[in-house]
Amino acid sequence: MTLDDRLVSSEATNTELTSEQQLRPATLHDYIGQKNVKDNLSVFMEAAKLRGEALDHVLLYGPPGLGKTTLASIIAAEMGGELRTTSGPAIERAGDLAAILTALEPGDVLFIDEIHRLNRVVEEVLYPAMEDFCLDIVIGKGPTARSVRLDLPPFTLVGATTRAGMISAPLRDRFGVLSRLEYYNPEDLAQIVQRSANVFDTVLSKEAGYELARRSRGTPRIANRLLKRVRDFSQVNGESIISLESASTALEKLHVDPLGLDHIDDKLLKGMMVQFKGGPVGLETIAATIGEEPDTIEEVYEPYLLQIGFIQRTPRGRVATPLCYDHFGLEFPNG
Ligand SMILES: Nc1ncnc2c1ncn2[C@@H]1O[C@H](COP(=O)(O)OP(=O)(O)OP(=O)(O)O)[C@@H](O)[C@H]1O
Ligand SMILES: [Mg+2]
Repeated sequence: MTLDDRLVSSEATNTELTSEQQLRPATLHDYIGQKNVKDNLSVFMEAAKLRGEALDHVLLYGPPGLGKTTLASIIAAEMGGELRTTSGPAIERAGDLAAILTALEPGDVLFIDEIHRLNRVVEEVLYPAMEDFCLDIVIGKGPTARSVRLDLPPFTLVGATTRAGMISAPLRDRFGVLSRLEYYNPEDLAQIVQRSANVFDTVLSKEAGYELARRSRGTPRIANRLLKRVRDFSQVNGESIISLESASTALEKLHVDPLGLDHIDDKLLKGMMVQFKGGPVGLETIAATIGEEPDTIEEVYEPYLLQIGFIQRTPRGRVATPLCYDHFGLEFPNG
């Protein structure tokens, strides 16, 4: 099994990139959870509207699948502008960015996904665009070259990243609003799956919704994915309502444990506990034992394991905690 077909991966699969569209809430009101981020954003948006200005630039950061792209489209809708979407790696040259910027209309939202992957040259074009809504372009070459300043319409840049630490300080400083998305609690996730079940015309019992929520690693994308698979089981069994019992049975068959851990987490954590006596183990070593890139471990697997307190980062590497030993029924070596 690769990362692509891993059921509890927080990254979107190719098919999901299209199907997620259908499940995306369109208004801030329908965007469940993330109360802090929502409360702040709604004040800033209201104030910008009262002043008749574009909303300040917004940087959204947090692990995959928590709703960054969704929030960007909600911001555009609430502000009454068009959403223009691109991504850091897609903008290769300064000219590519200039073309995108000059096509913007007043009040548009430019969404740059994976903004930490913008290259330096492109980033420098972005600075004056963000700060003063203008673009400096050089016309001609050599001694006759001259710089021309073009005015841009007032727009809002929404940047998204899973790696806030990789954004350069000058870029980060040009965002007026920095919003960190957090893992969702089970109550919020239960609401999200109920809403998705509704979209799918499926009835999900309250308890079944909670069961899905608990096993979704705090991540709406995973909750929606588990819902789809559980719905398949229940449909084949001819049920009109997805009950707790059928949800639990389906989740067991799918090898998603009560905390949302799967066989890859198992392998990773047991490797740390058994092979490496609980650590500290270096990231590279962990990566080698499960055959994944260190970056993927850091970005996709590890954040949730850190969040639930199963591993900790130390200067000498990762260590498995007593909580982790407990979960697997193993004895903590130094306890
Ligand atoms: N607050 C929310 N309420 C309801 N549904 C949500 C919420 N946040 C996310 N979702 C659902 O989860 C799915 C994934 O969200 P989204 O694509 O916005 O995540 P992302 O943070 O952009 O992920 P990535 O880092 O992989 O780009 C969406 O299809 C959406 O339906
Ligand atoms: Mg996204």
